[in-house]
Amino acid sequence: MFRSPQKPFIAPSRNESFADMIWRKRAASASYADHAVEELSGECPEGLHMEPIIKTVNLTKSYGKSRGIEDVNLSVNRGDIFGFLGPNGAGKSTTIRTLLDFIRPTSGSASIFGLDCQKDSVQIKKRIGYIPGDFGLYGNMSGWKFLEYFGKVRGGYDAEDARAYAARLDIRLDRKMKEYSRGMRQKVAIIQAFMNNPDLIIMDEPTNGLDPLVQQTFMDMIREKAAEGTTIFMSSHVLSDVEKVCNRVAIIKGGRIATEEKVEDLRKKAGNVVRVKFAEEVDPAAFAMPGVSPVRQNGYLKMTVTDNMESVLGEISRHKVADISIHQMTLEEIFMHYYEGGK
Ligand SMILES: Nc1ncnc2c1ncn2[C@@H]1O[C@H](COP(=O)(O)OP(=O)(O)OP(=O)(O)O)[C@@H](O)[C@H]1O
Repeated sequence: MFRSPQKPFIAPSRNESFADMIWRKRAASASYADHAVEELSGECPEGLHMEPIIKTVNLTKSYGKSRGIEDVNLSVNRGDIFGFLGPNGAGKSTTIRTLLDFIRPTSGSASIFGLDCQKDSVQIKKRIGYIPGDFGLYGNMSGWKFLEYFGKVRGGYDAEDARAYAARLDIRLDRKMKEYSRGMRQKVAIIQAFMNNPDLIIMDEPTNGLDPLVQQTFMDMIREKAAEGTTIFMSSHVLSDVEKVCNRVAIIKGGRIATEEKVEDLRKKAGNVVRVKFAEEVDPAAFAMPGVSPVRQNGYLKMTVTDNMESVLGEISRHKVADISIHQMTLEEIFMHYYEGGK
């Protein structure tokens, strides 16, 4: 397993948040104790994971007539693997580009590491790794030259780390960027973002173009980085990616945040999906009650039920049933519920 020479790799346990694990391991590790004391300045451990790494307050970007983002409030904590989800055109890239000061907000504010994203953007960028949607430029540079170039711009990188990541992602770095396929360019972009031990990695749709095997390796790399103390912020509309690695998510829809929660809390609040096939004609309106959204689907009535389960079962029992199943909503079903406008 790949390990950064500077920081120990510590696997997270299943029931522990990454932030809590980082604190536990840092506190237990002599090599991190001084660092932790410096950071905490005498505050309690809870202070460590309450201090946001990324914070936006009513962040708004309007592109003239077209909507960008409106009143986006986000808070990403140290050690989070934060998934930023939303359908096409929801405002994910606009938020990320504003955080990185590639575009200026119309109103509101954004900070990273407590520094202002506009005024202190140079200082901030030295401490972060960034994977954009696609690297289209730098065609004649070899992969290696490209990494050297970005390493120098950021003021230092670990060449050994870069080589180790390249081996792990199975990519040769002696070819020109313009000769790489989409997926190969994405691998170089990943190495570029991970190689200088950043405090924060921001990624815009990072699994685009990666085959399933490489995606698996990449997910391992994300978990390892987070276990070393790096905060991860990734946009995606691949729900399974988020389900695999993220401990917190925000869902953006129509330029506004629909929800921001711990993944485990989202699951707890999720409710159930009831699929029932009646042996007689039943009007879905019979199930129109708070917390229940019935839709017809292939001869079945499918209901997401977040409240009034007893009444739903009571109503079902009044009819002749041919088939029925009830399961807890999967994360994918929860996301679709939000994407489609449910709360
Ligand atoms: N340069 C621009 N000029 C005008 N409108 C823009 C511009 N960039 C984005 N928008 C608009 O802002 C909104 C948010 O777009 P954005 O690219 O942030 O969405 P996204 O969530 O990243 O989408 P996708 O998943 O498709 O990449 C959309 O309505 C889009 O049309």
